[in-house]
Amino acid sequence: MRNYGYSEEGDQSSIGDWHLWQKVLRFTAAYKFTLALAILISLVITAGTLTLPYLVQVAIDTCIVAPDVASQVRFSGLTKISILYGILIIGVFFSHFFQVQLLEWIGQSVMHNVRQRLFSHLLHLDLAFFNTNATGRLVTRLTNDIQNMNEMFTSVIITLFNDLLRIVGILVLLFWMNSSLALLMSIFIPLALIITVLFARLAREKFRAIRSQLAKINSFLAEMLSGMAILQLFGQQQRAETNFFDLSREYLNRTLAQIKLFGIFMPLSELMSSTAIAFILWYGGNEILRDRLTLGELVAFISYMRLFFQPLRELSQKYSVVQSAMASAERIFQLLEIKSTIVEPPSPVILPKKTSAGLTFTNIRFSYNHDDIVLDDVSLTLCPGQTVALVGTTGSGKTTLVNLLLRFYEPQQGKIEIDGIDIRNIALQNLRSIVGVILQDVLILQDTLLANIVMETDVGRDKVERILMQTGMDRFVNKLPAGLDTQIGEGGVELSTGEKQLLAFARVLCRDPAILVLDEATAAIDTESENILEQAIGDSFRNRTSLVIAHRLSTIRRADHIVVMSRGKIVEQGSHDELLARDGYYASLIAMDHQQAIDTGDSRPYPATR
Ligand SMILES: Nc1ncnc2c1ncn2[C@@H]1O[C@H](COP(=O)(O)OP(=O)(O)OP(=O)(O)O)[C@@H](O)[C@H]1O
Repeated sequence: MRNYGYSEEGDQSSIGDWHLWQKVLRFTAAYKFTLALAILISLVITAGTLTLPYLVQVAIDTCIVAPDVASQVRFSGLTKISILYGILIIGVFFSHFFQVQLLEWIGQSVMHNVRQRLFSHLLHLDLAFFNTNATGRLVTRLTNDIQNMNEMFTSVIITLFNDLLRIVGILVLLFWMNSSLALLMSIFIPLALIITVLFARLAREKFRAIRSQLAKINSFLAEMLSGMAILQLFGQQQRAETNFFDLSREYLNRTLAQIKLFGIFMPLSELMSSTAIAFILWYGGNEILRDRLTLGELVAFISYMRLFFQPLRELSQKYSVVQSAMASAERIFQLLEIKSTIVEPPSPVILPKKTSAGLTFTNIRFSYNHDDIVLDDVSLTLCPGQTVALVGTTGSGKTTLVNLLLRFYEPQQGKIEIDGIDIRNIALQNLRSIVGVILQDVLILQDTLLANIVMETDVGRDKVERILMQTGMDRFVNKLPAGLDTQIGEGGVELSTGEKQLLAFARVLCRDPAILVLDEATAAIDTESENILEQAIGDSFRNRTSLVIAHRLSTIRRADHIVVMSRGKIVEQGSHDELLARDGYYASLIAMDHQQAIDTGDSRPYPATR
């Protein structure tokens, strides 16, 4: 099991964490007046609800069972009370409606803000963070956890306030009406509280178990869906199905356990409320017979009892929701508080677009996990306008060098300079616009080809067309049904690997970077794309400082200088001919590749001869 940095088990007792409450409330600060209005409406609702049984009492005692009063007066009294009752229930209904609208609006708006904050925070975190935090978990944070927090606003905070207000109000009323009957009823309060607290604790465990299982399912699904091609290629469907079955069954079991708990608690609570009413009926009936209580008072008492037990029952569920919401809030805030280690320099240097672009790596030492050394004392210089090819066995650290140049990661030792300026002092966005990178993985946006090339820049269509023409890439564009306006990405035209590389190339050339970095795809690309790419590469490298992780014969030959890496070290460097003559690593790399190509009948990526 991976360590995800912050764990699902973080939901211990966050409900009593005042600091966490403060953070949650900070998000609601902008809505404080609306919240205050919602609380005010709570008072109106409680007062209205508690007046209803009292009206029934008055109706019974002064109109229905009042033989001494003239019948005309009783009829008109009953009509007046009924009208008042009607007005009150309509008032309570509309207050409720208005309150729910307000709370939903606050809850949804707060969640919208949290969601935005969280996503924009994620957008600026280091890549190292994403290496150790599974995508599925992060998606859970942005969806389920935020929804959980929302529940707290909409269905809990104020209704909890409503409930508490109602419980206190009823207790006061009952003691005012008949203290001995109220005292009898009070026996049930500790009992109800014990059951409620016990249930709340058990329910919390169940909720937590369900949520952590859901997070596992999300994480598993994200991994499986993103790796579908590999999954099918290696025929792992059966295994994935079995694993998913186990995860899903565990989720089912945990959900059923929670339902069972509710199944026990609900009838138990109902039983207690009915028993309390039976007691009141017995005791109150006796009191009526002794003329110490009126029928209206007894009926009102029973109504109040019903109103009393209902929020008590719901309190335990709401406690669980708050608990779960606070656990979610805790995880969201933990995520929000993670600091990026790659930060903007305090006074950033902005390099001009046409910087001469000399590039040096000095004594670079780096490891991803502070354990296995990936780059060990690597020093390399690229003079302005020079093309350097990086070659080496797989995993020797070539891509890592590019990652460091782009400041996706920070070296543990050494420095990288562009024109003598440490890249840590260059504004991050400026650095990434000076260094144009074409990676093996190309991000395709669901938009037109033109929008995919232009992206955030203000490059016009004319310039794009000119670049495409100059580099010969217009041949690829002209093949597409609507040229530059062809919709690509999901639901649009599917591009081949080679075409994607061409797109990435066009994207970078539009930005006209001073330094060009190319991580050549090892995957075979179709011949036509390769031919176009050849020409594009040739044109773009001219007079531009370029670093290429090279696999293609043409690229290696074109390089001014070849650097050979093995196990995180530079083991050789020189021109193609010099290195072959040396008969060292490079020569054996070429020979190895040549042999492999003969064995597999593949085209040869590395040149076999001088
Ligand atoms: N994000 C990462 N987290 C941890 N280790 C990584 C990460 N990326 C790469 N590595 C490890 O660092 C080492 C160097 O990887 P790198 O991708 O730089 O090699 P490379 O020479 O570019 O290989 P290839 O030619 O196969 O792309 C490898 O052992 C790899 O497993």
